[in-house]
This record gives sequence, C-alpha cells and structure tokens, in this order.
Amino acid sequence: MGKNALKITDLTKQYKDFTLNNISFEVPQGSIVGLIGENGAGKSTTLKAVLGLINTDGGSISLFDGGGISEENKDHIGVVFDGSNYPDTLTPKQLGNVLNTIYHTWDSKIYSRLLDEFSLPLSKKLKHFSRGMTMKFSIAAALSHNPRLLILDEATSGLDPVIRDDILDILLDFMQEEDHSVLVSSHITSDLEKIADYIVFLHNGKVIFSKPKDELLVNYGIIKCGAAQFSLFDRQDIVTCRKQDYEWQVLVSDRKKAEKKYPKALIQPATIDEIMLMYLKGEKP
Ligand SMILES: Nc1ncnc2c1ncn2[C@@H]1O[C@H](COP(=O)(O)OP(=O)(O)OP(=O)(O)O)[C@@H](O)[C@H]1O
Repeated sequence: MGKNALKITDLTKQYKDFTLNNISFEVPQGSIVGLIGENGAGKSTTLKAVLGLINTDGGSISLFDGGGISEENKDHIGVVFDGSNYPDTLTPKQLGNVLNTIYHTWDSKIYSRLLDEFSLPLSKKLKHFSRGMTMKFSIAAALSHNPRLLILDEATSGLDPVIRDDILDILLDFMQEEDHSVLVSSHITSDLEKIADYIVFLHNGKVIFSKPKDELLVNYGIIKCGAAQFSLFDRQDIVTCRKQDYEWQVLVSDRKKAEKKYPKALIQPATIDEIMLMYLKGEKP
C-alpha cells in the first residue's frame, strides 16, 4: 500500500443548513489532487477541517500516515487560501521577519529566492499588490517553511491565464521532490486537467467520485444524438443523460466499449467540466 500525505475517512461536519456528509478520499504522497464542485459543495469546509480550523462532528483525518492535526504535522503543511491571509500594511521584507519567528522550519534563503523568482518587490506593502502578486506572495510564504503538503483553496481564481500558468508551474516545480503532495480546490477545471493526478468531485457535501484524472479523460465520453439514436442505448451503459431542445447528451464511462457497441454514434472525449455538468444536471435513466 502506498503512503498517503492525507487520508480523510467518513468526515462529517454539520452546519445549520449544510452537512458535509461522510466524505472519504486520499491524497497519495507524490500526487496532486484537485477538489472540484459547485459553489457551496463543501470544498472550503473540507480544507478547513483538514487544517483543524473548524471542529468536526465525525470521521477521521490522518496526515502523513501518522496521527491527526498535531502541531508537528501542521508545520509540514503549507496553506494558500483565496486572498491574502497576512497583515496587508506590512511588506514582504517585514513579513519574512515575522514568519521566521513563527515557523520552526522557516528558510529565509528559499523565501528570498522565491520573492526574486516571482518578481515580488521586497519593500512594497501587501495592500498595494495586485491579486496575482498577492497569490504569488502567499505561495512563496507557504513554500518557505518547507512543507510536504501544500493545500490551496481557489489559488488561481480571478487570475489571468499567464499568472495562472505561472502558478501551475510553481506547483509542478514543488512536486519535483517525491515526498511532496498538493491538495487544490478550484473552479477552473482546465487548470486541474493540466496538473492534477486525481480529481475528487464534491456535491452537496458528498463525494460523487474520486478518480485518477487520466481515467476520467481517457475513459469517459459524451454522445450527442437525437431521440431515435438515444432510444437504442442500453440504460446500463449510460452514466447520466440530459435533454436540451431536441438533442440528447449522454455521458458514458467506457468510451471504447461504447464505440464498439454503438458504431454509428459520435462519441467525443469529455472534459472535466462536461463530466461535472453531466453529473449535476443530467439524470440517471
Ligand atoms: N461557519 C459556517 N456556518 C454555517 N454554515 C456554513 C459555515 N461555513 C460554511 N457554511 C456553509 O457550508 C456550505 C459549504 O460551504 P463551503 O465554503 O465549504 O463551499 P465551497 O464548496 O468551498 O464553495 P465555494 O466554491 O463557493 O467557495 C455552504 O452552504 C455554506 O453556507
């Protein structure tokens, strides 16, 4: 059995109008796991639970195959939340001095190198940073205490494609060490298509699926057809289906099998966005 950076088992958190309902998934060591789901699906709640920022009502969270959210384990986690979590009247130089006293594992050399690599000014107050600069700063700060697991909540949202690509490169660079792992939530599934090894799909506080990304992109397919062709499909071959105007959209989980069985059907590969939409808006026949 491989090692896990994170293993969540039957995690439950009850809010007044929302329940994170018995969710389980893993972040295998050395992998990037993308957490997807619509607004309010429970992504941030899950990440907050992993970081011990909220009390939970059931289940367990194991970090680095050795216990829960201890102070020692927390030292090995780098966190990047949407927006800045640092006092914005300080400059990166001042914050470096503060963070050095907070983290036992803080490495000033890495911090200076990353600020330089990301072209971030040392003496400009954070409140004058653009959103892209703020996100890069948060990542630099998270990486400077040598984390083994990096947790990012919406790290690329609201950023232009060039900065998003820079951030994906930073994550891939972080993954060069074999004991490094990443858990990243995002609405931008095309970013996850580029870097994630596994996709965990949350909906209404439940895990709909947790699968290797390649399995989704290689095996799943979408068939668009009229009512006559739709009526020929075996119901057990259909994951979900959806009717829009006169067109049927059919999600299949085994494209090769469907191509053989229905040679006249035009079966396209499905993007993660399309798979997510078909699960959310389609229905089981
Ligand atoms: N402190 C809280 N008290 C009550 N309800 C909460 C609290 N925090 C979150 N919720 C509810 O939990 C649900 C899940 O929220 P969460 O922030 O985890 O979703 P999300 O998947 O991260 O959404 P988004 O993509 O919009 O960030 C929402 O319905 C939200 O209103």
